[in-house]
Amino acid sequence: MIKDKTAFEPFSLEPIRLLSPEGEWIAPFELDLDEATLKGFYRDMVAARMLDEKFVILIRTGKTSFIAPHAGHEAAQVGIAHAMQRGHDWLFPYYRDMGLMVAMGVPMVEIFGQMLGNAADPAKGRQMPSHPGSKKLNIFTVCSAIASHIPPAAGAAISMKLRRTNQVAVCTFGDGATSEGDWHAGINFAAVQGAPAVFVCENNHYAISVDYAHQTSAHTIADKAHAYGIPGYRVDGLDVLASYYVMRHVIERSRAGAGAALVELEVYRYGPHSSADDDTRYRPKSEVDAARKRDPIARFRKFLEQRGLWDNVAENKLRTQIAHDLEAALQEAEAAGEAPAEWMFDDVLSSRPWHLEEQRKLVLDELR
Ligand SMILES: Cc1ncc(C[n+]2csc(CCOP(=O)(O)OP(=O)(O)O)c2C)c(N)n1
Ligand SMILES: [Mg+2]
Repeated sequence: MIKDKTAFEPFSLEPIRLLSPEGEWIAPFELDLDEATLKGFYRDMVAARMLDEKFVILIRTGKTSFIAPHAGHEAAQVGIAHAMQRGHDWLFPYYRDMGLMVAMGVPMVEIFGQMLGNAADPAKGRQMPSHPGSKKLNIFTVCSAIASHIPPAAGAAISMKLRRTNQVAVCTFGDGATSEGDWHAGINFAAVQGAPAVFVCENNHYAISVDYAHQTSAHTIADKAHAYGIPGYRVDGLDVLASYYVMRHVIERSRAGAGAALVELEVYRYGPHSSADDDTRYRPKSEVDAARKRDPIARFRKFLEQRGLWDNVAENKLRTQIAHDLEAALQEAEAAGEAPAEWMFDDVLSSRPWHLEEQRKLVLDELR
């Protein structure tokens, strides 16, 4: 039976799930994705995981100064990216979205350049590591201040509506962000204006050391959508196909003029909040171990294997290729060298005023 995939009901009691924990397709409709697309999802998830592991090496060897581990969020992030018209729609991400950057198609050299803050960094070394963006791909640069990117995402979506660009603004954030004033103001405004904005919570149940129950009494994040008169969808974010299909439905619904929506993707973060955090202080190791048993990559691999699309040979080949590509990209980024000091005077004002021009000359003389 083929059922209309756009029939996802908001505010479901249980999270929307299309793959069982054993990787079986349990949706009430037929899959309409070809083999290459499914394998592409898997490749992006594995690449995201291996990138996360590489970042740990970067921080331990002193090559970068800040990481925000994303392992455990891969299915959600890959689902989000593939549901977008990448390069046409706009993405307003947050700092835990490096897997999302991979799936959006940000080149690995740029990702490493951003982590090193050197001459390979499209942001010219001015951003904090793990705060990516891409002008080419319509990815807004990350801002550390939690939820401060929600109002700009709402504003961009309103502009898209007024200018009839047929674009959608997709904005991601964590569960903690939903307790911020900016979050409410931004979502309310986008909802009132009927703007094509899709707000996506990667709910890992922690805001650093503060667990879910200590930062909101809402039963689910999706429930918060009631307050703004928009639909809220609660999804198993460890299921890449549920993440993808719900995001696709919600994005296309917004593109068609139905206004804003809120999606909650339930995930788990395996690592500490960041390289500046010791998570053993606030959660038991047994909880992390239990979450790892529900791993989103292992689950999707089971699905592919059941369909005869994957085996150990393919797995080894993929991992060898990604490891090679990551190392090559890191070396290329490192070879770019330090960001030239005079870059700090670029891009600030449309033409450089005399006093900045003087300071720039002083810097260049000093470094000569
Ligand atoms: C306005 C503001 N308050 C506090 C912080 C410090 N801070 C950084 S990350 C974070 C937790 C955010 O948690 P959540 O939104 O759930 O995202 P997660 O890190 O879990 O993915 C906090 C409180 C900040 N960056 N900005
Ligand atoms: Mg969180």
